[in-house]
Formats: sequence, C-alpha cells, structure tokens
Amino acid sequence: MNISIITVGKLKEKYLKQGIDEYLKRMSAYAKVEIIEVADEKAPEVLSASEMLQVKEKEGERILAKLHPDTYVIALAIEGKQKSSEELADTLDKLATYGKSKIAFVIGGSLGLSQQVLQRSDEKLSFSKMTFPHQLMRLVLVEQIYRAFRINRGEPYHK
Ligand SMILES: C[S@@+](CC[C@H](N)C(=O)[O-])C[C@H]1O[C@@H](n2cnc3c(N)ncnc32)[C@H](O)[C@@H]1O
Repeated sequence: MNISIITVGKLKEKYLKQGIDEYLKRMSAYAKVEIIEVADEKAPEVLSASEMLQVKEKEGERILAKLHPDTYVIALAIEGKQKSSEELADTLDKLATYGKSKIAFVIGGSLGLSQQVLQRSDEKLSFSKMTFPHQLMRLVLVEQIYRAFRINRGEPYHK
C-alpha cells in the first residue's frame, strides 16, 4: 500500500517535524508513506472573500496535480465524517482488500481546501468539529494512520 499525505506549505515547527518523522519511521515497517508538500499561496493577512477563494483554488490546483486518477482520496475536512480509530483502520483494510493500493490523505492550507479538491475526494474525514492548525493536523494524522496499521495487525497499541 502506498500512502501519500498531501499538505500545503512547508512544515516550520521543529517539534512537529520530529514527531512526524518518528511516526513515519515506525510506519515504514507497514507501508510506504510519504509526505508531499505543495507550495502555499502567499497572501496578506486580511483577504476579501473572493481573494480567499482564489488562494484556495490556486493551492487546490497544486494538490490536484499530485493526484493520480486511480488514487483513493481522503480529504481532511471539519465538516466530513467522524470515524473511530477502528473505523479508520477498517477503511484502510478494505481499500487494501479491494486492491486500492494508492491512497492520498489531503490536508488543506490555513484557509482550507477548495471545492474542486473536495469534489475529487472519495471521502471526507473529520477529526472533530474543532479547527486544528494544518501543521499540527499532519502529526495527528500520521499517528492515526500508524494506529490503524497496529489495529489491523492485532498489535498491542490501540488503547
Ligand atoms: C486551519 S484548517 C483550515 C480551516 C478552514 N477555515 C476550514 O474550514 O477548512 C487547515 C486544514 O486542516 C485540516 N483540519 C483542521 N481541522 C480539522 C478537523 N477537525 N478535521 C479534519 N481536518 C481538519 C483540514 O484539511 C483543513 O483544510
């Protein structure tokens, strides 16, 4: 299984990078997991609604360019469906069973994901109604993917 995590902007915080690298290292035993960073759109602090739309669309085009037509896309979105860790594990297990070998998780930039990216996604996954910073979201996501692998292998981790 090839899992890519597509994110917007460079990861700046060292403490997040260390945590993410640790989970990527642990996951290398289970699957190929890579993080793909697309450039964020430079924009001033205050933007009009149409400028915000433009930023999301430009970042969205860069995300879409990284997706192969046969990739199963899971977009992280606050308004998406919430799942337990066991349900996420089951999703990954079923995708593997049905021969879906390319899976992409997509995390939006500070303004979120464009409609085009949300429409391209096969499912929208919510981690709660709360808004997380996109860089922190990466760490939370890699831990949950790692947890899913452990659950699917029946290994002692999911407490
Ligand atoms: C700072 S948030 C964007 C906030 C933006 N107002 C929105 O509604 O999408 C950046 C990205 O992190 C991810 N994210 C943040 N909180 C999330 C949550 N509770 N569930 C799923 N994804 C989340 C989403 O991919 C989002 O596009």
